[in-house]
Amino acid sequence: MIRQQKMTVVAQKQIATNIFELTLQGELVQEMTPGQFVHVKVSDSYEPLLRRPISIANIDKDKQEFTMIYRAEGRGTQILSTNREGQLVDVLGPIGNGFPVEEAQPGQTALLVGGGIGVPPLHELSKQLKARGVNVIHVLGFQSEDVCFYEEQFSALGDTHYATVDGTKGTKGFVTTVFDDVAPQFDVFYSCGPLPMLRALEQYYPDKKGFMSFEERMACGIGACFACVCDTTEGQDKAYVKVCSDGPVFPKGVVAL
Ligand SMILES: Cc1cc2nc3c(=O)[nH]c(=O)nc-3n(C[C@H](O)[C@H](O)[C@H](O)COP(=O)(O)OP(=O)(O)OC[C@H]3O[C@@H](n4cnc5c(N)ncnc54)[C@H](O)[C@@H]3O)c2cc1C
Ligand code: FES
Repeated sequence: MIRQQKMTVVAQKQIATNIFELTLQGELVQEMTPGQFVHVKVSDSYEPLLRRPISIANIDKDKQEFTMIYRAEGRGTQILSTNREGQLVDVLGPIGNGFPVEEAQPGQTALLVGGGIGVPPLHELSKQLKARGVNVIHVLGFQSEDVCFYEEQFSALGDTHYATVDGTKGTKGFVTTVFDDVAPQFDVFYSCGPLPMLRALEQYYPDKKGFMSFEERMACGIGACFACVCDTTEGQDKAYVKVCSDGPVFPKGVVAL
């Protein structure tokens, strides 16, 4: 159930250039699953009015804490980055349908593919897959080394390969360059990132079972405003889906890319 709660800042730190890790505490955490997101009101005033959707990167139900990792880019996320320990943040969530962890069976291998600010939700997903006995391979794409994060955390969970556009970390190029070089063997893929990356992934592995999380621009975040609508492919039950309430995760082939 989606709820609104003022959650307490446990920690906020910068972990890469313009990239922040924010840990919040509150009861909402009990209902979170990997791939879901929260809709954050970044200020008490009416400016900026719209909440910002941010993925859930780490869940700790024992401590009632979750972590998000975000790029402080525009006005809203820059305000969010000024929050300090003990302050309260207005959070709506958890929202959407997350990654179906049960689609990878124990003993199978899952390929997790992320690009830029699409990488954070893959961390909690990877943790839960590993806990289930699934082997995990990560292929992570960034612009450059200075915006990479969670290298140690991903390496501790499984093989991790990097692609950077400028070649400062891992393979020079895109995640597909890593597919060419490494040719990972896997049973199911999970991914989150920019549309060109999702499109390339779908074309690269047409016969594989896969799930994709979309980061469409949003307004209400709860299925009421149509800001996040995407067309579906031919033959689907609906002509369009709302990424916030029907997604953000969809099986490969549902959303027209
Ligand atoms: C389901 C989902 C999960 C996301 N998870 C993360 C995450 O874990 N980490 C992270 O850094 N970013 C994530 N994003 C993208 C993040 O929401 C935007 O970067 C952020 O809203 C931009 O706000 P701003 O204040 O920096 O920019 P502004 O330019 O001030 O934003 C203006 C408006 O545009 C919207 N907007 C701008 N860029 C985007 C975008 N790329 N996607 C959606 N809305 C946008 C904002 O919500 C806001 O309404 C996610 C987006 C979605 C939809
Ligand atoms: S953001 Fe309003 S319907 Fe999805």
